[in-house]
Amino acid sequence: MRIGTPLTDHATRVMLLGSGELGKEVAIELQRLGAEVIAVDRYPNAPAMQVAHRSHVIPMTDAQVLNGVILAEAPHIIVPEIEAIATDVLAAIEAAGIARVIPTARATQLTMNREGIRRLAAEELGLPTSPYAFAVSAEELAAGAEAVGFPCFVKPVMSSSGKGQSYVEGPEGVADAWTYAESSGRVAGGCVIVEGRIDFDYEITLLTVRSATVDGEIRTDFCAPIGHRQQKGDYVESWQPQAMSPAALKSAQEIARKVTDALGGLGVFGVELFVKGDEVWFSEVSPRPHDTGLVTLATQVMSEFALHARAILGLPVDVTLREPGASAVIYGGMEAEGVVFEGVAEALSVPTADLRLFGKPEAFERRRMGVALARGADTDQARARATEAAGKVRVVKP
Ligand SMILES: Nc1ncnc2c1ncn2[C@@H]1O[C@H](COP(=O)(O)OP(=O)(O)OP(=O)(O)O)[C@@H](O)[C@H]1O
Ligand SMILES: NCC(=O)N[C@@H]1O[C@H](COP(=O)([O-])[O-])[C@@H](O)[C@H]1O
Ligand SMILES: [Mg+2]
Repeated sequence: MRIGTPLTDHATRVMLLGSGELGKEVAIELQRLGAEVIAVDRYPNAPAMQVAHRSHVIPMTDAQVLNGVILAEAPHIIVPEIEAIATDVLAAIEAAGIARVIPTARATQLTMNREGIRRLAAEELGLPTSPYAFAVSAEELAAGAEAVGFPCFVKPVMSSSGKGQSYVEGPEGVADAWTYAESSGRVAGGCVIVEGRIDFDYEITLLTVRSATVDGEIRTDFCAPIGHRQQKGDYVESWQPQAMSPAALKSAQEIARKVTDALGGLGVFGVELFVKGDEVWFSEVSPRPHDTGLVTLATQVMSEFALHARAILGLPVDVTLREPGASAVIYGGMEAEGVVFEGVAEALSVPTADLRLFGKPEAFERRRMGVALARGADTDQARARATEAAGKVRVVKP
């Protein structure tokens, strides 16, 4: 693997499609390895744009505009950072040999729509999942909910971070769930998935890395499992390692290997799994670093972002866990532009605490604006510290 000098004709150009907090850390790791980084997102001054060589603000779901930016920049590697991208363009770019798409264009197509990845996992790979049905109208949803049983979850097939997601306890809640999914999904008039609830003991993200050895062979490595707690479909707290029975860990790794082998390519995958006793269910997978994996900034020899940068550049990786740690989310808590963070020194006075303030230009009530990280003798101590540190940061109007 050769890496050229950035901003010369021989630069190794990497284009991020999506420039949020996860992309910002990937961009920093790519910069450290001498890549030229081009950040793209739908709004100006997105987090990764603030650390990239240059940036473009475009509607990434507009095929023509996206294609134009890719052709103009001629990146060697394209790194999708969010799901909402015109993925057909990526497939054409990959097929024409213009750039490599991470992990593969097909993986981004399958995972941007819950129907694609669910049918692959459950119907083609035979992995255990919740019972599910798809619906394109309120009537179909009512029938689907009866079929999977109550309680159930209703989600737009194109959404993430819990947007448009409802927990429905009985038939009376179905109509509202349909309306909410329709109003909050990424694409209006779309399809929803209804999933029966899995009554799990805990849920994990199993970060799985596909990388190339110096001999050019593809290998798969698993990070230590990450436990997390979700509120309204969005993660509020994560920790690593999550204690698991040997049987559950083995099943989790087998499921992760099957699904990542099927998706292919190079890079980090966040495999989301539900666990009850020794039983494990597949939930979904991100073909990229995972928000719950922000904890690896505190715990691993190489964070998930460093792992992603290395893997996509064809370099070797090390998934060693260094020590237990935790992350706790800092939300905007208000609608305001150019917010100010107070209490930063107090937060950083918590033993082992660290912060990432993403620099998003605009805050919303439930927008993730930063994260607190902490380490500890065990995950209980690390969680208490991360939560305490996050709680000391106050988001205020400028
Ligand atoms: N079938 C289910 N059974 C039990 N819990 C579920 C189920 N589906 C979703 N959940 C809960 O809701 C959370 C969010 O669901 P899911 O991961 O599908 O949403 P998402 O919008 O893709 O979120 P993200 O993009 O952050 O991963 C899960 O982590 C889990 O806590
Ligand atoms: N669960 C997916 C996830 O965490 N994605 C991360 O959030 C950003 C969008 O944030 P925003 O909605 O605040 O712009 C994305 O760009 C990515 O970094
Ligand atoms: Mg999820």
